Amino acid sequence: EEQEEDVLRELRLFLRNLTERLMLDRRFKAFVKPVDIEEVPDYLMVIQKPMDLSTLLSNIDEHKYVTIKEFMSDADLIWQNALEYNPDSDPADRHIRHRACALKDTMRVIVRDELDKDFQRVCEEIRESR
Ligand SMILES: CC(=O)c1nc(NC(=O)[C@H]2CNCCN2)sc1-c1cc(O)cc(O)c1
Repeated sequence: EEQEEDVLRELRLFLRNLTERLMLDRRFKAFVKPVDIEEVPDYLMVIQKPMDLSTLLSNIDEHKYVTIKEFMSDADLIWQNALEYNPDSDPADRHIRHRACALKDTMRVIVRDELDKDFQRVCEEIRESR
């Protein structure tokens, strides 16, 4: 009902704000847009489910996420894919793995510090009721 839509609207505002803050962080420039398959032709042979911050933002606007858990399982793909595609001791690989780990930690700290636990539970209950 209307109160549920108010809750989901507020979740979308939080998720947009989080995603936009990550997109503005210079460390995460490589994660802003989908990996360019021209630039990295073997990418789709290694990575089954590409994800990036712009795609997250589109998903939010398409009301794909009803809980923070659903958002985080897509958001986690970004750094997980980077770790998987960049496993070598090559300095370039190490550099992007460092940024992937920073993305993981930054997202989690923002969610822990800024998303109310009771609010998260209300979103879970809406998901379970649908
Ligand atoms: C996002 C990601 O995982 C990514 N990984 C890369 N790895 C490499 O280039 C490593 C792979 N091992 C051998 C040495 N090179 S480049 C790259 C990337 C960075 C961008 O700024 C845009 C973009 O579309 C993709």
